Amino acid sequence: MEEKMEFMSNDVQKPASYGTSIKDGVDKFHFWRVFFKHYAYLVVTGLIYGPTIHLIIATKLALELVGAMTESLGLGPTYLINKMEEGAQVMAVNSYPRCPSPDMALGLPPHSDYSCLTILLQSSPGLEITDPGDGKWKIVPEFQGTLQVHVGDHLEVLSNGLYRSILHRGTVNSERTRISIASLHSLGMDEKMGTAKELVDDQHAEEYKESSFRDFLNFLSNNDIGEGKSFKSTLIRDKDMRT
Ligand SMILES: O=C(O)CCC(=O)C(=O)O
Ligand SMILES: [Fe+2]
Repeated sequence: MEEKMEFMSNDVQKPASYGTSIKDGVDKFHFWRVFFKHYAYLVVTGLIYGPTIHLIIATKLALELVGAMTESLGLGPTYLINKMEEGAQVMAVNSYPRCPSPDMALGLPPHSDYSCLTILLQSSPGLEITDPGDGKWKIVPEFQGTLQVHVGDHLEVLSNGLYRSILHRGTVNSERTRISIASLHSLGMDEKMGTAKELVDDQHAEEYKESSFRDFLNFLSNNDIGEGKSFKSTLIRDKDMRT
């Protein structure tokens, strides 16, 4: 506990933090979760500021996937690579203890990730996503030891909505503690992500405003996502502001 207390903070901008919920004692709703969060800034082939080898592996995987995605958008496989190599990675280790009333609680409120891409490993099922078809919550099956991937808000912005980040939440259960490790990959702290100009023309208006990772952290400091506030909704341009 002593060691945990060193990292205990409600400051979402701290490079490493331990806590429960999002901002304990500040936010209205509390969630059935303890977490450890760590920001790392990596240069894949060079110096590493931050911890161990699995972060490099996750980053390499994220870069490969992002390369394939920008290629499928017609932007080429290296479109984001330099910026992502100099970008930020957040590792969030979530633990959801056994909960006596799982129907009354959530481990994490509905949200979409701000990142370009998130790579997730879960110890047992509990992650739910909204089905774009009927809008209902669906459990994501857990295939032992397989990684899962979320498209983040920033890839939705880049692609002008061709890729969509998806609303997801963490549920809890009464049988066993569930652990998930999320590795969120994005551009650097102050690097703005906007829609690729190549994807905007007379038929396709620019639908999103640009934003940075820091903009997201400021949003998190000032808003309570447990009350349904969403970062992505702040990025959508009014119809008459679209160019
Ligand atoms: O625990 C999970 O499966 C979800 C984790 C998550 O969504 C996050 O850390 O952003
Ligand atoms: Fe998430």
